This record gives sequence, structure tokens and C-alpha cells, in this order.
Amino acid sequence: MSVRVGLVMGSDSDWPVMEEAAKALEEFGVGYEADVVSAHRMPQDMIAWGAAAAGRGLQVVVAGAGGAAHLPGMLASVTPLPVIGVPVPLRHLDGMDSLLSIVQMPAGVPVATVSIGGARNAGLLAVRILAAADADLRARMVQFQDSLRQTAYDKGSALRARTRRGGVGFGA
Ligand SMILES: Nc1c(C(=O)O)ncn1[C@@H]1O[C@H](COP(=O)(O)O)[C@@H](O)[C@H]1O
Repeated sequence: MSVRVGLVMGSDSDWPVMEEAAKALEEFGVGYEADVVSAHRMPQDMIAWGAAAAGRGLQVVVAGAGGAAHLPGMLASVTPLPVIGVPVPLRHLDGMDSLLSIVQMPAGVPVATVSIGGARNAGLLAVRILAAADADLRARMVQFQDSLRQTAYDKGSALRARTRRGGVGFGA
């Protein structure tokens, strides 16, 4: 399986959050590599990693970091690849620091920021980006969306049964 997504984080302490992105990629059979890359602690290596990413065949970067989370933005500044940023919540400030660090990028250097701790959505967004030019992957994403819809239908019918209040009743 070719490695299409670079899944990087500022520290291995981010893994419990970032693992959800890895799981989403695995669900869709998308190859990824995972590594610790820190703008603050290894700036030269971080620049080298970002500058080489596209040339190594990566197509999307998912970057997670907590606190003063400069990693996603700095990677976006040195790669032409789409970068998805994951704000990782730490003990203080509940991830707001990380969210604001990642989301407020200057014009010209986009980072697609997901919610605080939203690594699963980062993985799913990476799949969607790849699926734009990959019909097989797109078909799998449509199937996944169908399963979400079915789950919502089932929840609606269970709620209607529980409350004995008929609603519109979506789905079969
Ligand atoms: N935000 C960054 C960057 C960066 O943005 O380059 N490098 C590490 N970190 C973050 O520091 C937090 C604490 O790291 P440690 O647990 O290693 O002390 C992690 O959430 C990491 O992402």
C-alpha cells in the first residue's frame, strides 16, 4: 500500500488524540506514515520534513499539536500539499490555545483546521481530499455516508418509539 498521508504531531504525547486520524485512514485502506515533527523543538528537521513531503509521494499532511501549535502552519508554509491541522487539547486552556494558533493563518497559507481533538474528522477529510481524484475511494466514502444516514434513521425511529410521538420518520 502506498503511503499517501503524512500524519505528524509535535510530541508522542499527542498520539492518544491523533490515533483517531490513523484509525480513520485505516478504515479506508489509505496508507500513512506517523512521526513526531516539532517546529519548536526541531525546527530545521521540521522544515526539511515539510519541504520533502510532496517529493516523497505524500499527498496530504495531517498535523496535530497542542498549546502554541505552530507545527501545522509552519508545514503549510513549506509544502504545496493540503495541510489539515488538529488542535490537541492539553491540561491548561482546554485546547483553545491550540485551536487559535492553528486556525488564524495569514492569507495565502491555508490550514484546514478541524475541531479541538477532532482527529477522526482530520482523517476523514484527508480521505475526501484523496477521493476527489480516486473513484474507488470516493465510492467507499459514499458508502460510509450512507451508513451514517442509516444510523441517524435508526436513532430517529428508536426515539419515536420511545416517546410514542410520531415525527416525519425519515428513511425506510
Ligand atoms: N505545539 C507543539 C510543537 C510545535 O508546534 O512545533 N511542538 C510540540 N508541541 C506540543 O507540545 C505539547 C507538549 O509536548 P510534550 O508532551 O512532549 O511536553 C504537545 O501537545 C506538542 O504537540
